[in-house]
Amino acid sequence: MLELKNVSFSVTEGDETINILKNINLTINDQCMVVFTGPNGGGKTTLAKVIMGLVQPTGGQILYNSTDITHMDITARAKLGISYGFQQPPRFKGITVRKLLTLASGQATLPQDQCCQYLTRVGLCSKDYLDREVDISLSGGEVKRIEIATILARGDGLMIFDEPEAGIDLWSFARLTETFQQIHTSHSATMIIISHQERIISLADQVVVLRGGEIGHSGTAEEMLPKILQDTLTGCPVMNRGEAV
Ligand SMILES: Nc1ncnc2c1ncn2[C@@H]1O[C@H](COP(=O)(O)OP(=O)(O)OP(=O)(O)O)[C@@H](O)[C@H]1O
Repeated sequence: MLELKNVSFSVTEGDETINILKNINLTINDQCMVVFTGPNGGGKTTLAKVIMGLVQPTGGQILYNSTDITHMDITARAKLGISYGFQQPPRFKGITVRKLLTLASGQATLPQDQCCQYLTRVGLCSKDYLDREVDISLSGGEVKRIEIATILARGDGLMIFDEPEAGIDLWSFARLTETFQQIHTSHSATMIIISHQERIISLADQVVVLRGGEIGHSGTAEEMLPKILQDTLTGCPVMNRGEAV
């Protein structure tokens, strides 16, 4: 279980303090799929980075399976089984896709058929990619899918995906949502997915709308999706204004 208690994150610019996350309280149960959504700049990526340890909160406490991880760095959190896929993944010149998947799996060698399975689950044809370097020759969508495959290879208890749909074509997106659904129904991991996609939101156990650094609304997909869709259609976003929905 992941518990966020009054988590805040502020930065100081000159004389001004900017409150990016404001007293976030959230509990995520094991094997649940939670989607963070909401308007641009609402604080979703910052919250994901705070959970992963890429950003240190300026207030509050984070517990993972009852362990206080608030001041642990990213390596310590990774050892506890938390992984994060960047919105814009880094590239690794000189490292092949096969090597990257092997490193992610934590094994000395990863059988070819297993590498292939991870790549297939993100819609990539493995024979075209296994021996390619994860460098600038790969497209943005390819790097994104390879990074998601490395998270699958890690097989962590808590997987955080930051806009997995970004830059991914419709066909691969369909394959990817199927993969999220499989992870969810097999109860093999807890997932936090930052997404604006109706298809992904509809799979969630819990949808959390972040706006202005706060949790504006939270509920099941059945409760939240009609409200989010209504909100986007009216052109007068209730979510942005933070009124009760
Ligand atoms: N280190 C920082 N210094 C100043 N402002 C920051 C910093 N980190 C984040 N912000 C600001 O905090 C706000 C929240 O950013 P964040 O990336 O978490 O939003 P988001 O909800 O993920 O947005 P998007 O949907 O566009 O990806 C933004 O206005 C961003 O510019």
